Amino acid sequence: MSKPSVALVVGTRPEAIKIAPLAHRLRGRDDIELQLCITGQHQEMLEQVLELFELPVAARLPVPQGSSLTRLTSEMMRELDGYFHETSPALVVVHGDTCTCFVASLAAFHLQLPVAHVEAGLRSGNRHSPWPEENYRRMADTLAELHLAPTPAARDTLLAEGLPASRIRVTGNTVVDALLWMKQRIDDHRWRPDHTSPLACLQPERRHVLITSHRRESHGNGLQSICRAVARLASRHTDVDFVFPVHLNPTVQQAVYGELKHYRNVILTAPLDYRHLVWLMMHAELILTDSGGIQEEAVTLGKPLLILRDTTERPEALANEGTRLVGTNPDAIYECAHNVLESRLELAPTDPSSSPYGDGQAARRIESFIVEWLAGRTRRPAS
Ligand SMILES: CC(=O)N[C@@H]1[C@@H](OP(=O)(O)OP(=O)(O)OC[C@H]2O[C@@H](n3ccc(=O)[nH]c3=O)[C@H](O)[C@@H]2O)O[C@H](CO)[C@@H](O)[C@@H]1O
Repeated sequence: MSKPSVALVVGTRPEAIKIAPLAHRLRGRDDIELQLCITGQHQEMLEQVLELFELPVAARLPVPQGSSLTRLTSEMMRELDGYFHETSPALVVVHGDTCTCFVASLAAFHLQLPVAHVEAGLRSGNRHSPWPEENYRRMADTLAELHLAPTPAARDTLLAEGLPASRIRVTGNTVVDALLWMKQRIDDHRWRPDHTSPLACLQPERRHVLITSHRRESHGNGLQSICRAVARLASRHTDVDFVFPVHLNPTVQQAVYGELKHYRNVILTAPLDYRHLVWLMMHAELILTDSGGIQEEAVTLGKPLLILRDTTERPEALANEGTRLVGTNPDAIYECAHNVLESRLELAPTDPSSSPYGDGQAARRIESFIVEWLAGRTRRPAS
């Protein structure tokens, strides 16, 4: 009898990072055929991750870059329909809240293929923020058959929305697995950026702050305000370096380079590969971000964190003193970051051994849920 195939469908950098630990586990099994399908929603930033985690790609779908969400949706839908028809996976696994996640869930649903949604049940409660991700995640939850909830709060949300408990499993977030894997490699090899790296200019005796911002709902005023706050911080704290890896989205590039390129202690780089980014977070004094993944990683590393958003679907970290939701108001960002850098505000870090987001075993739990579910399916009589 042929092995059941499990299709992992990913299209962006964060999905690839977060699915990598599961891909590693499934690749090691001889009773499952792993099919990693890349939709091409992002190209360049995704390639770095595939290479670094040595992920075996089964299919790359030819989706045009830089198109509108509607065009991306329709092109991906057509390509995924063809791919699923051809391969008939026993299970389609999607991740999080991207366009790829939603479209792959819908394309699978149309063919009555079961979907497992990893990182199910997160909600900001605001359909416009994060936009469009909040609704993509809700729609994927509606279409999925199995829900891998990263936290108990995410499970409770799914239960409150009427999903059956038997289809939900609390697993922890796979981002913690990926982060600890990378941190271990950095520690084991005493790795640090070499002279060819964009971070070569960082001097060990100077403190640094990491900044990232790319959310669509921040484009325009929000991003400009964030950049103004960073400019003010850089002028006030000349003994600190402010490192900002800039997302490849042209709107983000224009806003960030336009506002910040003339400051000597602001280091603007292209997106960093995951090893560089993890090293930067491990050594950062403070992290400012609107990225969901970096929120989870900063907390897991026990770093003081300012979230540059008005809402978050990851409220667990707000229960401790190390994390503040500061929004995009430049004065609020400046005051809070300035006080941390002046040691007037102690943002007590989380204990890294008790991250609310996971313990590094999420991929193992997802694997056993999938294996259990596949076994149950073969036992069920054909209808
Ligand atoms: C609303 C929201 O939050 N939606 C999220 C969205 O992802 P995001 O906002 O977290 O995305 P990014 O910030 O692009 O990526 C983050 C990852 O990339 C690494 N990184 C970053 C900069 C760099 O220069 N080099 C890197 O390696 C970084 O360490 C981290 O692991 O989709 C995910 C998948 O479904 C969801 O989970 C997640 O909810």
